[in-house]
Amino acid sequence: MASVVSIDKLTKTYENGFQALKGVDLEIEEGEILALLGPNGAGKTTLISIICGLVNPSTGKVMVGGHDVIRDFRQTRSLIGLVPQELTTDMFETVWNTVTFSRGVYGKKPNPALVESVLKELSLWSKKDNMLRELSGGMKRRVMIAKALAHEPKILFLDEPTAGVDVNLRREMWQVVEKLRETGVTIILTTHYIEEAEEIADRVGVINGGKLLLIEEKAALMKKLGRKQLRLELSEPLKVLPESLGAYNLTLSEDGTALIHEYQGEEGQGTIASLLSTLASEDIHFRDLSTRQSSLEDIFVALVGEKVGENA
Ligand SMILES: Nc1ncnc2c1ncn2[C@@H]1O[C@H](COP(=O)(O)OP(=O)(O)OP(=O)(O)O)[C@@H](O)[C@H]1O
Repeated sequence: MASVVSIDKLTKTYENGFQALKGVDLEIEEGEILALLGPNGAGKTTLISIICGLVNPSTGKVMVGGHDVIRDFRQTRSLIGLVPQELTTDMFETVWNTVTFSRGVYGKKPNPALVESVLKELSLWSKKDNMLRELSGGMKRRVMIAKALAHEPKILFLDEPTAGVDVNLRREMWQVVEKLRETGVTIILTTHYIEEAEEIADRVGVINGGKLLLIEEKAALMKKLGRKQLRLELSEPLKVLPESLGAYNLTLSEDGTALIHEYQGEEGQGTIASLLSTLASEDIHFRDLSTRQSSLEDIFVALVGEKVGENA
């Protein structure tokens, strides 16, 4: 698939000497949903701001739709829609005007039919004559998306689209993003919420300390780094792990009532069959068994060495 955004050896050192990006290479593919995951201060907003032409890079190159973001700022900016973290818009303006004016900012001719279709797409049509301050939080967020879509961008950046919103609204936003993807827009979102990346992204990039630690198809990432765990609840507690089980990657729970076997991806299947037959021959019986697969959250914690989430 073709790249719509191409980032080469990008660094950013702010005026106070702080290096927020330390050499980022990234290709963003047309039509994908890419989630950039990282703790506070990782450099996500800096990266987005450079792509959008709002912050100058220190070194490196960023191309959007084949154009350089500095030299061809107007062209690249018109290809991009940005939904910032903060709701930055006039609360006394109507929904209709907010979206219509935004189109004008990009020098695009008025197109009421397009504004109508964007508002309908985002379920805002019935609110078109309301002032923004009269809308619920979820509707205001949707207006920010409509505003960013008014000039028909090919790439949409959503910076923390669901920060601080409740679970229902978060799900609603995910549906909005899914619908937008169907229209062919490439979507890049930054998030603290692993669940969000897990739910809607095609690829996940993990940023920490100004570096892109990895970028991978979500499914491949889960397969590659995901660990599985098999837990056997024993009928009779064991005092120690029998030597005959030494070949398996096993731990005995503290109270001796459960055996826990950890394995990576799909590698464990043969091992499990052999483990179960060894247990039977050792006369060790179990009354229950459960398996657990590590989530993106576990993978992230292992990579970044810290937890992100609601309090991040
Ligand atoms: N204008 C600036 N001058 C100096 N340092 C800055 C400036 N803007 C950001 N930084 C620093 O750069 C680092 C990266 O910030 P950035 O906003 O890109 O992170 P982020 O990953 O988006 O974090 P968050 O999730 O909190 O929004 C932070 O340590 C921040 O304090």
